[in-house]
Amino acid sequence: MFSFFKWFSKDIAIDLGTANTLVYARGKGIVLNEPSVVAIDTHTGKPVAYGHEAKAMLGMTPDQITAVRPLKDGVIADFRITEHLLRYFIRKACNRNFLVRPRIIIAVPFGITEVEKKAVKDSSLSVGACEVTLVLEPMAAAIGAGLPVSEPSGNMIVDIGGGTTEVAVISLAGIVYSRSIRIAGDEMDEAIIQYVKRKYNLLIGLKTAEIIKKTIGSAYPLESEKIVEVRGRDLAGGVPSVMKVSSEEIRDALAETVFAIVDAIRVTLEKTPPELSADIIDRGIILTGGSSLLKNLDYKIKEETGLPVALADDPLTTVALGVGKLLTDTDLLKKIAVE
Ligand SMILES: Nc1ncnc2c1ncn2[C@@H]1O[C@H](COP(=O)(O)OP(=O)(O)OP(=O)(O)O)[C@@H](O)[C@H]1O
Repeated sequence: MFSFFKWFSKDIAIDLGTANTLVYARGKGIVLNEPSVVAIDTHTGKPVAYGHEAKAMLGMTPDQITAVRPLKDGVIADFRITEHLLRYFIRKACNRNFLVRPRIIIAVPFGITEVEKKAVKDSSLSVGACEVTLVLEPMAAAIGAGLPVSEPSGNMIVDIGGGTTEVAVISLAGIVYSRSIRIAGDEMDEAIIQYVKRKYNLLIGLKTAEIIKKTIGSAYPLESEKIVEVRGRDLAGGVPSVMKVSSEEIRDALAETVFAIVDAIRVTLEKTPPELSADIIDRGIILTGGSSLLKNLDYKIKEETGLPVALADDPLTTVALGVGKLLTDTDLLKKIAVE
C-alpha cells in the first residue's frame, strides 16, 4: 500500500550528548551541531532559546531566565527539558515541516537506564518520529571511527565527552566489556574553577574555565608552556580582577581527572579476555569525544598503558558519523540496536 508518511519520511540520526547534540541527515551528513542547552523562562516554565543561543546565556541570564543542560553526567537529569531539546533538533533538521515523520536513530550513553531509554523514545515519538531506534554511544563511536566492529577481533574505543568517559572493547558487533565513569570535560572545567579559587581567591565562570582548558589545558608537559590572563571576581574584595595562570598550573588542576580516565582504561584492559587483549596490543586504543582533544592526553595514555594510541579523525563528530552510517546499514543496525 502507498504510504503517505513513508513517502515524506526523511531519516535522521542523533548524537544526544551531554555537552553537544549533533544531527545527521540521510544523504546530507551532519546538518546540526549545537550545545545541548535550553534557556527557560522561570515564570512561565517555557523554553525561550535553544542550542548556541541558549549556551551564550549560560551564567549571564537575568533572574527570569535560566539556561540549563538537561543531560548531566551522561544521563537525563530533566526529562521535560530533554523533550524540548529533542523537539527543537528534530523540527529544525526537518526544516520545521510538520508533515515529515522521520525514522530516527539515537545514540545514547552506555549507562542509560530503562526509564531513560523509554523517555528518549517517547519524547522522539511525541515530536513526530515514526520509528525510533537506540544504539549505544561506544558502538556508534567505533563505527564512526571506522573500526571493523563486526569482525571477531578486539577493538578498544575510549569516548571522552562532556559528562562521561566510556571505555569499550568491541568484537563481533557486540560490546564485550565497557566501563563508564561520570568524569570527563565538565569535571575538568570544575577542577579549573576550584583550582583558581583556591590558589588565587578568584571566582571564574564555567565558560571561562572551558576556554582556559581548551587553550592551555594539557595532560602531559607541553613543548612550550604557556600563560594566559584569567578574568573573574576577586573573592576578598568582591571586585573584577585579572590574574595570570600557567599551563603547568592547569595541568596540576586537571591531574586528578586525567588519572581517573587513565584508570578506567587500565581497569578495562585488565577485564578484557586475553584473545582480544592480543588484538588491542596490535591495533591500539582509539580516542574520541571532545575531551580527547585535551593537549597531550593521547601521549599520557600511551605512556601509562604502553599501548599505541590514536585520535579519531574528528573526535567531536565521530558518534554522529557512526549513527549516520547506520541509516544506510540496516543489517548492522539490527545487530546492535538496544531493546
Ligand atoms: N580542544 C579541546 N580541548 C579540550 N577539551 C575540549 C576541546 N574541544 C572540546 N572539548 C571538550 O569536549 C567536551 C564535549 O565533547 P563531546 O561533544 O564529545 O561531548 P558529548 O558527546 O556532548 O558528551 P557525552 O559523551 O558525555 O554525552 C566539552 O567538555 C568540551 O569542553
